[in-house]
Amino acid sequence: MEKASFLFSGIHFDRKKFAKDFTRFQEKKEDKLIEDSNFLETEISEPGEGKTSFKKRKRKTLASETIEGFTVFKSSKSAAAAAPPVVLNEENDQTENRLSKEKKELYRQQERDALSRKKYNIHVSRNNVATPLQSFAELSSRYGCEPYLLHNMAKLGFKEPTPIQRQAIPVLLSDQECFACAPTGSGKTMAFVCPMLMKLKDASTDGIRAVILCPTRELAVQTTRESKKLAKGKKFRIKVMSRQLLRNTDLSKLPCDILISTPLRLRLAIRKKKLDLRRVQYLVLDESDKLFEQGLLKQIDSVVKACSNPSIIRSMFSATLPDFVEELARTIMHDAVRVIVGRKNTASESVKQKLVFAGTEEGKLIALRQSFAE
Ligand SMILES: Nc1ncnc2c1ncn2[C@@H]1O[C@H](COP(=O)(O)OP(=O)(O)OP(=O)(O)O)[C@@H](O)[C@H]1O
Repeated sequence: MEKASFLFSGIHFDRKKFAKDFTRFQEKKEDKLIEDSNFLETEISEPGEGKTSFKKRKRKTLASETIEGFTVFKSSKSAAAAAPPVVLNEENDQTENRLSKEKKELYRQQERDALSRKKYNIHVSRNNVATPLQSFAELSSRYGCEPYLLHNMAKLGFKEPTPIQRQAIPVLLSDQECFACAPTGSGKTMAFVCPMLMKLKDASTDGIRAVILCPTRELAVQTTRESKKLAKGKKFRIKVMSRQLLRNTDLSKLPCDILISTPLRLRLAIRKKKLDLRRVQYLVLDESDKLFEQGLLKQIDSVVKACSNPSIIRSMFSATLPDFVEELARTIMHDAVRVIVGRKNTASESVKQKLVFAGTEEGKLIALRQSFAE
């Protein structure tokens, strides 16, 4: 099961593309081999779902996926349906002429937001989520972003925000917790580092104010590097929890604004080296699907507990959002906005998919071997 979730993590089989083959396959239902074989279902199932049948998957999707973006305003009628209940009642009770200017503007804004989300394939889990960014310039006009950050982005060649950045950045800047899911390589790092730098404003000697947890040391080093590039021109102290740092006897006065670490090292630092995380204002769990899969729950739990600031903003970012991760996320963040770009369990649009009729278990192995050889 574990292995399967690693292998298939994030891959969703494109049933539309292979619809013709699927029909042919179903026509031969009486064929015992096909009836008995579950290989097809196993191949297309998402992580953690095991051998769910097509029918079951379809029902589940209908029942559970009430993401705003999926039913985004297709007509003005559905636009009204998507508005929050309070606004709806008001609309029923009053004629449009009596609606105040602000309310009309709110409707328009919600409609613009929904269209923008539709355009970028962004899905959010509820109403009244911060307006997606149209450009990086809005970071300055809407949120007072300092020029150094925009300058650094421009230097890095970032011309416009990626879909996850369009939505996750405003959510975090509005002090809402979020768990975000977007394909690999879609700019998630910048989606959480940018609002973090904006909120921290300047370097301070108040102790650690932000923590980023990564599943591996390599990723922690890479995230540190990316963060430093974005913070250039400011005196932020951005540190990775290295073995050398861990050797220090007392970390209670570590001069650091943003600390990036794996859960294991951070837990060690908290327990043995008196690392103080009580002032942490931002906690990010990067690649949270992998963090939770690796059985690091105990370590994550102790880090979450050590970050005891009541006004902390937590967020999770990953390429896939299996149900078990979402359930765990909900135990940490009760009121978080869910932001999904594309489909929630699609790791990358660029993953090539192929449907092979194998028939028997043995045939499956042969087909697999052939695939690898190719
Ligand atoms: N707005 C942008 N425009 C152009 N390039 C960007 C933008 N934001 C980030 N990038 C670049 O895209 C690349 C991938 O970004 P990043 O590593 O953050 O993706 P990711 O979603 O975190 O991927 P992974 O799931 O592998 O961690 C990086 O080289 C980054 O510098």
